[in-house]
Amino acid sequence: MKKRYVLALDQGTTSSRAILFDWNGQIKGIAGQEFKQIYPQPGWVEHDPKEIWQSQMQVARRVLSENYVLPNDLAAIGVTNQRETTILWDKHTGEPVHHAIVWQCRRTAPFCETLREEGWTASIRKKTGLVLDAYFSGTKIKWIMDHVPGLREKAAAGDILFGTVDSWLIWHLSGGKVHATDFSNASRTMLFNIHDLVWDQEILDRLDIPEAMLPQVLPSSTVYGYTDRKLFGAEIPIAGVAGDQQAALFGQTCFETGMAKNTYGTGCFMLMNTGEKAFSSDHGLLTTIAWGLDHHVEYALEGSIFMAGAAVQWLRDQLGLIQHAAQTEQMAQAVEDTGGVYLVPAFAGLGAPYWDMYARGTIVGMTRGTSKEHIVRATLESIAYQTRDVLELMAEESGMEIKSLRVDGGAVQNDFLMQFQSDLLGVPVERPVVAETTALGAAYLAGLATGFWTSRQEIAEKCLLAKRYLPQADEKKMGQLYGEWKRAVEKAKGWIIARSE
Ligand SMILES: Nc1ncnc2c1ncn2[C@@H]1O[C@H](COP(=O)(O)OP(=O)(O)O)[C@@H](O)[C@H]1O
Ligand SMILES: O=P(O)(O)OC[C@H](O)CO
Repeated sequence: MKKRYVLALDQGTTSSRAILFDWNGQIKGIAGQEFKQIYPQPGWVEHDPKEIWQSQMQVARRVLSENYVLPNDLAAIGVTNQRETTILWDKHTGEPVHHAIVWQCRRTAPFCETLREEGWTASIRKKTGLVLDAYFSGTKIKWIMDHVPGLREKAAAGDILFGTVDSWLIWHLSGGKVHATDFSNASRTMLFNIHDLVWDQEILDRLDIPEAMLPQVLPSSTVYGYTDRKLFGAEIPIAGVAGDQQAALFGQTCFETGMAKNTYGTGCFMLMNTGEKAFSSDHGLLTTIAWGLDHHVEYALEGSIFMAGAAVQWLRDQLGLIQHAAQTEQMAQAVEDTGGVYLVPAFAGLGAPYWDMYARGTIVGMTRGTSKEHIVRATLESIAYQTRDVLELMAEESGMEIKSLRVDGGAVQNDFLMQFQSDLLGVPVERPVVAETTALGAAYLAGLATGFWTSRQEIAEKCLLAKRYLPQADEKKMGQLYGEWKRAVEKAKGWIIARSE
């Protein structure tokens, strides 16, 4: 029987989603479900791994039944996931030994400070491509091992398994048969040598993590195993796996070096394909594995911006200047410019390229004539300015010219923002028809492994643009505005120290 669809499981930070794609890469059906965020202490974030699994299964079943699709119609399942989030479970019972520690959780920041003092910063960067930070999985595993009595002994005996969310889902989907992850997810653990493609023994020793608990690392597009017949009544190949930002890069068909995508959600994640070369950055960009495919891995540079759409939420929830995010577009267009106002949304410090945890949100340049429209416009523009900060650094550090930027995420519906972004970068900004690029990337990886699609070229031809924003503004004027933004950032930097001195 000819298979008609690929099912993508998109396990995100706040919701589990399941999306069915047909051969044209078009959405046949979509189901989603939010789940509980657990905040045991300020700065700590946890999820219940069982709820992750159950919500993911529910939406998978729902999308099939609501669209009258039989499991036998599926060519493959692709899995994509919130990255870095850490789960440890008992190999024999499948029971998690602790809640998942989520990527946003800062509980291991003091231990990272200790590692820094011990001089690990440079070797971690060299081996793993990452900055030494609580963001990544390694120190989270150590934290659980340190805090659950008897766990280290059990782990050493091979009774405990670690996985990022992809591994957790694959393990359950396969009925406990497959303990694996893909190269893109492994590269976010801070335990994986991204050049030699092995778990790094020196880092494992320092963190006291037995290698026996780590998943096997496989290509992003290959058959990992088959779903347990009890789940869907059929054995469906689990054939594509990638972290969500890398999956979005794939879904955006950024297959050539120098192609970049930016996801405008709560924050912004910009990734640029650098091909077989792993560029290292001296200014806080991350070097990451984009995917393992066709018998080799390809790399990407990544810039993480902490506040983007979240600043728009702040206008709505804290200031009450708007009722809906979409209103910002009209308000921004109601004024000619920001009237010299700049807003730096450093509410939680600044990420790439500044990495200043002492920076704080700042509004500069206000006069008696400043209106709420100016503030709203300055907020939207700040998203574009931060993106230019990262893009310029990427171009500089890689020596590659970025000819266009593919975009996705909630805020790309804002035409004003996208046009301003194109004006500011001086390159076309491209929004695809299928906005679910993360799920699409996972589906493509799974479909390629099972012959549903035959090549990347075939896939690239399916990528249709809904809109292409071309630079229209005067380059010199945009340069001036950007210069002023840089001055505004200087005002925001180091604020907490400046205040306490
Ligand atoms: N029209 C809009 N203009 C500006 N920002 C928007 C608009 N629509 C949504 N957003 C912002 O996009 C974000 C939601 O995007 P989404 O991709 O769902 O984020 P996430 O996956 O991080 O939850 C919110 O922070 C919201 O403020
Ligand atoms: O689940 P998202 O879309 O918020 O993405 C989270 C990232 O993978 C964290 O690195």
